[in-house]
Order: sequence, then structure tokens, then C-alpha cells
Amino acid sequence: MSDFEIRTLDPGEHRAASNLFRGSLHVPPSDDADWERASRAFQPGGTIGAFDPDLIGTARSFDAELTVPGGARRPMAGVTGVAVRADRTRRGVLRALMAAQLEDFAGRGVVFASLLASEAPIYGRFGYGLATRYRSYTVDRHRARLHPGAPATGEVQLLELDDALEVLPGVYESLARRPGAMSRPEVLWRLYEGQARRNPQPVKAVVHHGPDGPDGFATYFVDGLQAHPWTKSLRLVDLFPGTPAAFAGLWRFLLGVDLVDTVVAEARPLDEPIELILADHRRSTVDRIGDEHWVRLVDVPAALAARQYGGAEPVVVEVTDPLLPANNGAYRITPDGAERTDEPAALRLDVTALAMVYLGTWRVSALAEAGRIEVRDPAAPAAADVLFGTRVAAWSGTHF
Ligand SMILES: CC(=O)SCCNC(=O)CCNC(=O)[C@H](O)C(C)(C)COP(=O)(O)OP(=O)(O)OC[C@H]1O[C@@H](n2cnc3c(N)ncnc32)[C@H](O)[C@@H]1OP(=O)(O)O
Repeated sequence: MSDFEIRTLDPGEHRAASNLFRGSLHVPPSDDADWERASRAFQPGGTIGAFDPDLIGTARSFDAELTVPGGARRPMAGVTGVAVRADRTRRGVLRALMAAQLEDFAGRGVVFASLLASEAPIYGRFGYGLATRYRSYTVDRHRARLHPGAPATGEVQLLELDDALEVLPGVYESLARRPGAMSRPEVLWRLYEGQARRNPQPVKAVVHHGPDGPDGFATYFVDGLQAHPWTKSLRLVDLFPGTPAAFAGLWRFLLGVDLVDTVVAEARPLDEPIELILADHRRSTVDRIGDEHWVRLVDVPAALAARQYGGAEPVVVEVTDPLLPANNGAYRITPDGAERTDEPAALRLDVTALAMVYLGTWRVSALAEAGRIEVRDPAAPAAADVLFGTRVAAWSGTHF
């Protein structure tokens, strides 16, 4: 056990935390101009540090809301900026930072925590489970045509960056959300502004207007002239279609941008129907499937009560949570909701496995077959698959 203390950082210490984080990712510290922008992405009071007496570890969080299956939104903490100085790793500093964060979240009614992991083995031990996944794909612009049945209503409007920064937060807030999506507080828009202004190529936006006003948007940039071998890609930064017509309309626009050879769509929902709106589905190729958000159920009773369930026989699950023992116990999951029970459990799982099935990304039976959920009633996994299943794939689309 090393000797260190953990406390909340003052705003004047945020730059040191940022430098520590950037150093741990092997990138240089921000210069003054970048820091002036990056500092606005720090929520006051949201960064903690470990001191021995130097700052040797840090973790940051900001407040947002997570959308759960059925559409309810509950308080969430976005966790980022996690780093331990290279000469102080593997002696429990991260464990202490995670414990302090979770205690703070639980104490002020946060239901979920969520993060993007630098490495997969790190966060499961703290109750974070891989809760949303993405696929990245590339569309060959010269040969791709929309299917004649693809919706062709609405119009797109091109915005330069300054106007986009004014308009997009309001459009984003107005759109319907998938399970796993989150609100975007001011600190995130400031983060994205900083990234866009630093981007060597101009970042542009298009807003799709449907019959009732803006119903989707995309932001993107195009590789510069120096790209070799002279093929250019349009790279999507954001793509949020609020309706099927907005999805088709935004893609009609993207495939019409001149001097572009491929459109690269990274980290998209697994079930996004790009193949179905193209006349030839092979003009879109999948580049990768990857991890998106790792979610931690901080308040298991509140999280289980917040989501909707599919129609199947009720199942009692027993949850274990070594870090937040208030979550320990049995819960009866039914099509009408979930609550604590004294009934014997049909399934036994830890809070990490619960996070993996909570948004519907993984099937309960798949985790049971992989030995990650203990089955006491052989009929339970199939029923739990239906209870926890979702109509659309969970996805966040918000990265930090
Ligand atoms: C949300 C984000 O910000 S993601 C970015 C995370 N940051 C980075 O990847 C930057 C580079 N890495 C680091 O700064 C550090 O190595 C950290 C933060 C990942 C880990 O910090 P440490 O203080 O070394 O972790 P700590 O000693 O508390 O380890 C806790 C446990 O996690 C394990 N662990 C820690 N890091 C790793 C890792 N990279 N891979 C596998 N296991 C790990 C430890 O072995 C230990 O296991 P145990 O519970 O069985 O004893």
C-alpha cells in the first residue's frame, strides 16, 4: 500500500491533471491556446487527484443523463481523464480513485457512470461492463446510389463551424434517442468545439429539415489536398438522424459532395441500415466492430426500475456488487418493471455482467453460456433474453 491522499482539484490544478492525462497517453501537453479551450471542458469540482505529495493520479467526471430502454433518462456521470503517473502505477492508485468517484456518485444520486476505455481489461473489476458496441464502415461514393425506395423528403442546409456551434446543441436535444444515448452538457460541446477548431481541415455541418423542422444533422471534414494517393475521404464526426427520412437525406447529401472518393462513418450503431438504403449494399464495407461505452450501474434498484422490459415470464436475478454493497440482493424482473424481492434467484450475476445485458447489447443466455452468469433455473436465460432485449441496438454516439 503506497501513501497517498485523494482530494478534489481546484480549477487552478486542472491543467496539471490534463498534462498528467495527456502524458499517460503519450501526447504532449496542451499549449496555452489549446488549454484556453480545453479548460472549458472541465466541470468545476469534477476532477479528483491522488497526491504523494505530487499529483500522481487523476480522474474526471461530468454530469449528464443516460437514456435507457423505453426512453426514460436518468442521471449519469461521464468518466474521463483517468491516469496514473508511469512511476506510480500498479500500487492501487486507480483503485482508490475509482472507489472515491463511485462513493461520490452514489452519495449524490447518480444512477449510472459511463466511460470509453483505453484498454479492455481495466474497468470490469470496478463494475463497468461493455454496454454499447459500434461498427465503422466506408461507402464508395463514386459507385454508391440510394435505393429508389429510400425516403426522399426534406432538405439539408450546410452550416459553417461558427453557425453549427450555435445550432447543433438545440437540434441534438430535440432528437429521439436510442438506449445508451446521453445528453450533451455544455462541457462536451466545448470539448467538441476545441477539437473542431484544432482540426487541420475545416469542419462543416449539415442539418436535415423535415416537415416539422430540424430532424437530424451531420458534421464532417474532408481530407486535405496533401492526402496521398489523391483519393479523398469525407470523414463523419457526428451523424444523428432523428428519422428514417433524415438518415436517407443526410446520406443523399454526403454521397453528393464533390471531390470525395469515400465516405468514412466511424463508430456507428450496429443496426444502422446503411446497406438497406443503398441500391447495391456492397458499396458499403464494414471496417471494424469495436467497444463503445462501458457502463456502471451505480444505483442498481433505480436503474432496473427505470427501463422497460419485453414480454416474458418473470425472472429473479441476484446481483453481487463488492464495491457498492447497497446494490447486493435479489430483483424480480417482469414485463411491468423490476423491484427487490426475497424470492430465490433463477440467475446469479455480478454488477459487471448486469451492465452488459442492461441496455440489451448482449444476451443473457450468451453470458450464461460463456460462464459469466450462473444459472439456477434452466428456463431463466431464454426468458431473460426477452425481458432485457431491445428493439433497436443500444448506442451512444457521444465520445469524450
Ligand atoms: C476513461 C479513461 O480515461 S480511459 C484512459 C485510462 N488511462 C490510460 O490508459 C493511461 C495509461 N495508464 C494508466 O495511467 C494506468 O496504468 C491506469 C490508470 C490504467 C491504471 O492505474 P494503476 O494505478 O496502475 O491501477 P491500480 O494499481 O489501481 O490497479 C488496479 C487493478 O487493475 C489492474 N490494472 C491496472 N491497469 C491495468 C491495465 N492497463 N491492464 C490490465 N490490468 C490493469 C491492476 O493489475 C490491478 O489489478 P488487481 O485488482 O487484480 O490488483
